[in-house]
Amino acid sequence: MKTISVDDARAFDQYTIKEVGIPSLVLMERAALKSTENILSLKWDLQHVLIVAGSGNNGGDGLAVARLLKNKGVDAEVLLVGNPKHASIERTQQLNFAKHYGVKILDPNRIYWSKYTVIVDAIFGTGLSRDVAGNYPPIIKSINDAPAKKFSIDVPSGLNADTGKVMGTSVQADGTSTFAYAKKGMVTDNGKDYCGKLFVDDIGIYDPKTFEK
Ligand SMILES: NC(=O)C1=CN([C@@H]2O[C@H](COP(=O)(O)OP(=O)(O)OC[C@H]3O[C@@H](n4cnc5c(N)ncnc54)[C@H](O)[C@@H]3O)[C@@H](O)[C@H]2O)[C@@H](O)CC1
Ligand SMILES: [K+]
Repeated sequence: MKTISVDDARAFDQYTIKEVGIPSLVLMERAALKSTENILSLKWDLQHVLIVAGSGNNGGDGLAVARLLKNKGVDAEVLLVGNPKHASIERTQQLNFAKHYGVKILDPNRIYWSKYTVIVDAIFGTGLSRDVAGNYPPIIKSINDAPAKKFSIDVPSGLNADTGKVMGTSVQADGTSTFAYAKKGMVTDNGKDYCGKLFVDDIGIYDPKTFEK
């Protein structure tokens, strides 16, 4: 299986958006469609689904998954984490789309973690750049301690996708949807353990070298 570095993943994303001209939001929708398809394919109990969405584009993916699940009649609710002032454009757009379809945005002080049957981890993806700290470790602990099945978007939040090492703490996923290519860290023993069942999704992002004229 072809594996790439986080830097490659981010460079291929930007190449697709800036050079090729496919809008970021289009890639995000494709990422969400594939992730939703993968979650449904696992045949888990979707009675109560919680999406934990960070302030960046990984969070944007998660909000799009929440909307797609809601549109399929799944009771998907969202916990927003991270500094809303740092929210990316696409994540903000996805929040508005989700609200349009009545996706419930929860009060962070009233989360009943044990209620959920599936928790979708959309806190950090390839943007993780340092050890998880601050208010994130308790959230990740609540996710890991919850009885729900866990599904991570792109990278289990807290896993270093280059080395497969845990950056302080990480979500321990039962399934992960990663985009374009598997990241090097995901095929290490530790990485495999944290990703659970790995789906590698073609969302229209490719290594430009494969198209060198
Ligand atoms: N347009 C694109 O580039 C696409 C990006 N995609 C998604 O976007 C993700 C990358 O999004 P972003 O670059 O916004 O970053 P992330 O959404 O991975 O991270 C969010 C933000 O968290 C902050 N952060 C990093 N480490 C932290 C730490 N330890 N503690 C607290 N905050 C921390 C960073 O400022 C980062 O911007 C991918 O993993 C994928 O899920 C996909 O939607 C495909 C298209
Ligand atoms: K994630």
